[in-house]
Amino acid sequence: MSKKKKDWKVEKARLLDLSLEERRKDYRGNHVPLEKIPTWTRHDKSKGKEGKEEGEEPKAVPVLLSDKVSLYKGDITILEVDAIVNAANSTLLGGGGVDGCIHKAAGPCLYDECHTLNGCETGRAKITCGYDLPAKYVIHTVGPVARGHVGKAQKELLSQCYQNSLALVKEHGLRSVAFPCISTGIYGFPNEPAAEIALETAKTWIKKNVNEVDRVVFCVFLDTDFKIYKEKMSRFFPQDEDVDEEGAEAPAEEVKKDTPPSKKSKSQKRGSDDDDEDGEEEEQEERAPGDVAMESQTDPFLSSPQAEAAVSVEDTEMASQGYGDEAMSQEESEDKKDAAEGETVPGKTMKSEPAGAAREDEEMDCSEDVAEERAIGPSASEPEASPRQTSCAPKSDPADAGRDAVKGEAPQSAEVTPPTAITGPAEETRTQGGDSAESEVIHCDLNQSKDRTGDLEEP
Ligand SMILES: NC(=O)c1ccc[n+]([C@H]2O[C@H](COP(=O)([O-])OP(=O)(O)OC[C@H]3O[C@@H](n4cnc5c(N)ncnc54)[C@H](O)[C@@H]3O)[C@@H](O)[C@H]2O)c1
Repeated sequence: MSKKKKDWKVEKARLLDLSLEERRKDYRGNHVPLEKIPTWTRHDKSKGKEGKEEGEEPKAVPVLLSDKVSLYKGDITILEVDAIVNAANSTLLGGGGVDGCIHKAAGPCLYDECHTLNGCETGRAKITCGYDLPAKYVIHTVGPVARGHVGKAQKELLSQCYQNSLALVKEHGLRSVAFPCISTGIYGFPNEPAAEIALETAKTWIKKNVNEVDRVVFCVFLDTDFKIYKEKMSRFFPQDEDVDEEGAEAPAEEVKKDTPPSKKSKSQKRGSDDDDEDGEEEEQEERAPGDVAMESQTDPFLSSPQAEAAVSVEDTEMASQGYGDEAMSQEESEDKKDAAEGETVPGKTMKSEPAGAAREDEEMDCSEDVAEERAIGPSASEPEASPRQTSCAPKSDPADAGRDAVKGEAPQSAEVTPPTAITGPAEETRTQGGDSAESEVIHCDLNQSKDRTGDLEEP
């Protein structure tokens, strides 16, 4: 007998009313609690024990910028944070890559809610419930399409993705958020400049909103990004830089953890999806507070309907060639983009379909044998390995395959292995068994992912 389709509004209200413990009973797959994701601060665990004499009052420890951020390598869909950010396309109706994984893990209610949002412009962000995800919310943002080159417009738009996503975190009183590497997949934004923009934008925002957030997690999926972020994190978030209170904006109203976001006044409710008093979904406005709109884009192509169509076509073209399920080396994707330049057929729109629907050209194998999930921190304790590691298996970038592994870096393994604590720059990393796989494939098998969401019990 087919399952009765859930009403996303009813499901959303039910979920947002649950405590964390109650939510955990609902989880379909594994999850990584935030406390298992170490901050970037190089706290030496022993110092904590030695420094405190018997009965001595714990010393006030200055809040360090590096206390507010984490680097995590693995599947964003298993992170138990208040919100994960989705690198979506302008339809918000799902697709491939991280977007496909998030929709598959969240279940069909996510698609249903997204369908009421009337899409999203590049650089903007909109928020929905997380549904079957461990994350309470999903913040959908649309990154710029770099198409092989990065101009001022693309850089500004990518920064806006992070700014507007963080603005929604603040507006909804959320305390933790995880970002994927927005635009660096099919949209072709070069990894290194994208990381610089992500880290710089987040640092600037955190310094101004130090009381508004507890943790920003940079969730990387590919070795390429892992190496880039690991190298840059200490430059942007040095372990000896206090959070400069001067720049901090007035703290938002005190928001208790694990309570549904307070109702916003009409003027405040921008870009969020809270139902208004009578439960009717309010027409979504494009702009969230602090939404820094790109007044004009230097590249007229980017703001033309052809751009969307081209991107849609590109999405489809790439997806049909399985690009979404396999990470390519930077070189390969450059070639692909160049080739696509000639092939794009403006005006042809991407077929939007429920993200839960199987697409012939795309498989998703959120199977058990995935690469280890790895929390990265200077002295990270190993996050608990959950009984069932299911996620979209990251494919190490083929370009990296021949490269020397980062010295001391735990090899990627396709076997299910407990997460490895990857130490920060100064320390060697212990390796967990398993040979580094020549390549791990990012693909999600719909059947597997159905197991993941399981049969939703009727509420
Ligand atoms: N890749 C494809 O073939 C394909 C096809 C259709 C749509 N999309 C999606 O890609 C477009 C956006 O491009 P984009 O470059 O911003 O996104 P993207 O192509 O998803 O890549 C963004 C980053 O996310 C990484 N990633 C992939 N899966 C996960 C995961 N489970 N957890 C954490 N990180 C992950 C991926 O390696 C890359 O670094 C949208 O149309 C969206 O629907 C992708």
